[in-house]
Amino acid sequence: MTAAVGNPVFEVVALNKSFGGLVVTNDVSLSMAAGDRVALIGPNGAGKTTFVNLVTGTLAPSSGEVRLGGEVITGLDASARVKRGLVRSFQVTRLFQDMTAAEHLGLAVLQREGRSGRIFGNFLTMPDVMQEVEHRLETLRLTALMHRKVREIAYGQQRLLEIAIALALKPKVLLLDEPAAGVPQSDVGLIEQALNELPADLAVLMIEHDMDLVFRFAKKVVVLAAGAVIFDGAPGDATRDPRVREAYLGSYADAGRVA
Ligand SMILES: Nc1ncnc2c1ncn2[C@@H]1O[C@H](COP(=O)(O)OP(=O)(O)OP(=O)(O)O)[C@@H](O)[C@H]1O
Repeated sequence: MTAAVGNPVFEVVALNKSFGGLVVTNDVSLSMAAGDRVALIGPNGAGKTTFVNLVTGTLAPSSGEVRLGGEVITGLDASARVKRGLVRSFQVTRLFQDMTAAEHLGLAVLQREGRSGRIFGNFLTMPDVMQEVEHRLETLRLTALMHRKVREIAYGQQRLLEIAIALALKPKVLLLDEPAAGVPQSDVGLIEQALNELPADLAVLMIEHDMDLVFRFAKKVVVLAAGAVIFDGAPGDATRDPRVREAYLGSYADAGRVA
């Protein structure tokens, strides 16, 4: 198991998941402390998405535990986990094309505060909501897009909006699922800048295929292969680990990216 320095804020203990006879998550454990920057990597089909679905409550594990701040949350549904501070970055595919950036963020603020069920009229006229929306957009350099509909916003900036929405939920643990995927190379720098400026005490677990980004961002790497953790340690050591190289044979290793 990963040794987190300080009290772990997020722990996964001996998580297992099978679909019929297929073991997709095999005894996976990891532990993160506040401020950790961890990348979860692995070849296609290694079980990364399944792992995220298990910890966020979209899927139920066959066995094992997920803990947040020491509390077992395995039995909670996805929205209860978000309320406790385990947040997955909102996927671009879940953004509403006809809603503006400000509306998305305003709703996230209201959801966090349990006020989303009592909206009458335009919530963007609420000064406290608008003030926070403006601040969050400014932090991610999205101010100019405040009143633009998602359909009018470039893809890279939509991905920044996802991060802004996730942060508006004030997470303790943020799971970023391929934050740079599909982003034109010219805009990857914007995503990376946003990642570098995430709150220092936030524990961040990033799944990402772009190894250059992984190695610049993560202080620790967990490698999954065929559902099991085959490496858990410093990024530099991962590149020298024979099991990691074997798992990536034909992809990153051959391309000289895990070298
Ligand atoms: N609902 C399901 N029923 C059966 N098998 C599934 C199901 N979901 C995932 N799998 C299988 O579990 C394995 C892991 O899939 P998963 O999508 O978690 O991998 P991944 O590491 O996220 O891959 P990628 O990087 O390609 O997205 C694959 O073999 C996949 O076919």
